[in-house]
Amino acid sequence: MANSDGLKGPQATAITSGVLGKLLLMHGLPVPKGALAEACSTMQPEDADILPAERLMGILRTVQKNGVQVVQLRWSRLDRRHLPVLVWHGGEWQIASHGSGRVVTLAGEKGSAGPVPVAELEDAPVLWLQVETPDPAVGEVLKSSAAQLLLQEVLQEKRWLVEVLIATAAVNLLAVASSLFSMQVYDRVVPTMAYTTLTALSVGMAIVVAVDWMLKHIRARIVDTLAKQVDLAVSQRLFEHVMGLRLDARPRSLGSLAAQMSGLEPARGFFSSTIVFALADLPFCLLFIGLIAAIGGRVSIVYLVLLVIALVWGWVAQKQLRRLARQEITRGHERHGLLVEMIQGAETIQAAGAGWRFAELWRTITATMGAHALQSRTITSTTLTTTGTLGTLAYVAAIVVGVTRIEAGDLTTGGLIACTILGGRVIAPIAQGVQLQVQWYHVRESLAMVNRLLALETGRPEDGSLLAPETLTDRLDLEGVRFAYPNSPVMRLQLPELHFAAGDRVVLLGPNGCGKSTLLKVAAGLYRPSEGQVRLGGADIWELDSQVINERIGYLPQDIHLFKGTLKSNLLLGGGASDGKLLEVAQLLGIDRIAADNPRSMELEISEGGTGLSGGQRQLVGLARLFLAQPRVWLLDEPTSSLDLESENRIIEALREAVRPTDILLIATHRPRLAVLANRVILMGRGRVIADGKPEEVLQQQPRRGRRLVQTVGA
Ligand SMILES: Nc1ncnc2c1ncn2[C@@H]1O[C@H](COP(=O)(O)OP(=O)(O)OP(=O)(O)O)[C@@H](O)[C@H]1O
Repeated sequence: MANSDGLKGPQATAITSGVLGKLLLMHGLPVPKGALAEACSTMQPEDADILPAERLMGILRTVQKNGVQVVQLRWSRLDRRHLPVLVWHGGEWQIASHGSGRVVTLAGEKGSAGPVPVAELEDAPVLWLQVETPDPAVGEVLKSSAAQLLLQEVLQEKRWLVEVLIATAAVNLLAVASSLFSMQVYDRVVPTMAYTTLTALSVGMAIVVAVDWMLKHIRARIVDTLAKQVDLAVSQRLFEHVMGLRLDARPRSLGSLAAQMSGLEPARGFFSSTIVFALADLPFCLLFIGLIAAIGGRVSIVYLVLLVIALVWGWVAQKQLRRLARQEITRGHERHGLLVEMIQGAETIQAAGAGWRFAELWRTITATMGAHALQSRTITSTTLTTTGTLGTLAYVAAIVVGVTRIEAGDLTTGGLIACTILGGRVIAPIAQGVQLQVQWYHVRESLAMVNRLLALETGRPEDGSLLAPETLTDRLDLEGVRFAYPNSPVMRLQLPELHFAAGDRVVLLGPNGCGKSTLLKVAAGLYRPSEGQVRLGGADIWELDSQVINERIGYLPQDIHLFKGTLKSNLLLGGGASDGKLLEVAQLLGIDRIAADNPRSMELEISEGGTGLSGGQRQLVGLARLFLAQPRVWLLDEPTSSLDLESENRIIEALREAVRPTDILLIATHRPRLAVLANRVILMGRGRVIADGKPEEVLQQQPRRGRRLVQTVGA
C-alpha cells in the first residue's frame, strides 16, 4: 500500500459497504453484499486511528481481493484519467466516477450527488484502487492486435495456404491407398497366392510412397519458409513498436519488456506451422471414419467414440493448464528481468554484498517456475499417453467388433485390416488436436502479453499527419501542463503556465524528486503531459514531426547512455557532422584529451552500456552530442554533476559561447556555480513552480541556498 499524503483517518471516514461494493463492481470485481458489509464493519473499529487506505486494504484482504492495491492522495494531485476513485466529500466517502473540465460526478451511499465543482474537492482525500487486469477471453485474444498482427502476416499471401491444403489432402488420400493395398493382398493375393497381382500392387504402392514422401517434404518446406517470413515481419514490427514506445508509458521492468518481445515465439510457431497441419488433417478424421463405416460398418463406431473421448480429455487438460501457463510465463519474465538487472547492477550487488539476496530470489522464482512446469508437463504427458492408450484400446475394440462382423459375413479379413490401418490415421490427428488444445493456453498467454506490449502507446504517429513547419519562433510554452506516470494516480507536475522566450537562461532548482527532470522531459517532448499542452514556437509539440523537434530541441539526460561502438560513433549518434566540427567541439569540451590518452584516438572502443569511459567522460560525450546538434532550445539535466571544477568551468565557458543570444537554455541542477549562466531562476517543489524570476529576487527568498547562489551570480 502506498500513502503519499499522510492523511490520518478518524472514525468519521469509515467506508460504507454500499459505496465500496459499487466501486469494486466498476472495476469488474463483484463481492457478495453480506461478506462486504461484514468486512467493512469488522475492519473499521470505532476507536482506531488508522489511515483510510489501511482500512480499505484490510477490507479488501478480508474479502479475498488480495491483488488490489490502494493508494491514498489528495484530489489536487490526482490524475483524473484514473477515475473512478473514492473521495471524501460531504462527510462521507463517495465515488467520483467521471468528470469533465471543472466538474466531477459524485455518488454516495444515498445515490448520486450530481456534478460537484472540482474546486470544492482540492484538498479532499482520495482512495484509488490499483486493480490487476483480468484474463482476456478467447475471442478477445483472437481479436487482439497481437493475434491480428500474426494472422495478417500469415494470411498475407494466400497461395501458400492453398498449396499446403492441396498437399495435405493428397497426403491423406494417399494414406487410403495403403489400407486398400492391405485389403487387396489379404482378400485376393493370400487365398490364391497370385504373385502377378502382388507385383502390380507393390509397384503401385512404391509410387504412392514416393509421391507421399515428396508431398510431405514440399509441404514442410512451404510452411518453414512461411514461418521465416512471418518471423521477420512480425519481429521487425514489434521491435519498431517497442523502439517507438512513449517513454513515460514504458513498463518499468526492462527485463520483462525484453522477455515480452520474445513472447510472440510460441504463438508464431503455433499459427505458422502446427496449426496448419493439424487443422488441415482434422477433417480427414471424419473422412477416414466414413471410409471405415463403408468398409466395416459398425467398426466405425469404435473410432467415433474414440474421437469424442480424446477431444473431451484434451478440453479438460487444457482447463487445468490455463492457470499453470500464465504463472509459468509470468515467472519466466520475472526471471529474465532479474537476470538483466543482475547483469546491469553487478558492481552495486557485489559492493553491497547483496549477491545472496539475488541468488535467493533467483532460486525462489526458478523453483516456482519448475513446479509449474512439472505440473504442466505431467498434464501434457498424461494427455499424450492417454491418447496413445486410447488408440491401442480402439485398435483392440475394432478387431473385436470386426471379428463379429466377419462372423456375420459383413466384413472380410482384408477389410478388417484396412479398417485398422485407416483407424491409425484417425488417431494421429486426434493426438495432434489434443496437443494443440494443450498448447493453446501457452499461446493465449503469450499473445496476451505481446498484446499488452502492442497496446502501449507509441510516441508519435508515423502516418505523415505530423507538421513540419519550416520556421518556428523561438518560444517554448507550457500551458496547463499536468503529468502523472502511468500506473500511478499521483500528479508529478502541475504547471498552470510556464513560458520561455528567446534569450532565456534559466536555472531550475529544487529538492530531490520535486520534478525537475520530469519537467525537462515533458518540455523536450519525450513525456506526453496527461493534461495541457507544450508548445514549441506556438505549435503543439505532439503535433510536430520528431525530426523538427530533434533539430530544435537538445536534451541532455541525467544519465548518459553510450552504445557499443567507438568514441566517434557515440559522439555522432544523432547524425553526421564534419570531422572539423567534431574536432572543434572535442577541443572545446576537453574530449580531445580522452582521445589523446588512447592509442586508438577517436576510434576508442566503447563496450555495451558505455563501459570504457568514466562517469565524467560520459557526461562530456553527452554534452558534445548537443554541441554538435546546435539546438535552439537547450534542456540540460544536471550537466556537470560528475565533472571536476576545471571541466565545469570549461563547460560554463563553452555554453556561453555556443548558446546563441536567441536560444533558450534551461538547466536543472544542484550545482550553484551554473547560476552564473542564468538570467532567470525557477524554484520547484512537489511538481509545482514555487518561485520564478530574476536570480537575485528568487534566491533572496531561499535563505540558505540563495545566499550561496547570489554570491556566485554576483561573482
Ligand atoms: N519512471 C517513473 N515512474 C514513476 N514515478 C517516477 C518515475 N520517475 C520519477 N518518478 C517520480 O516523479 C517525481 C519527480 O522525479 P524527478 O526525477 O523529476 O525529480 P528531480 O527533481 O529531477 O529529482 P533529482 O533532483 O533527484 O534529480 C519523484 O517523486 C519520482 O519518484
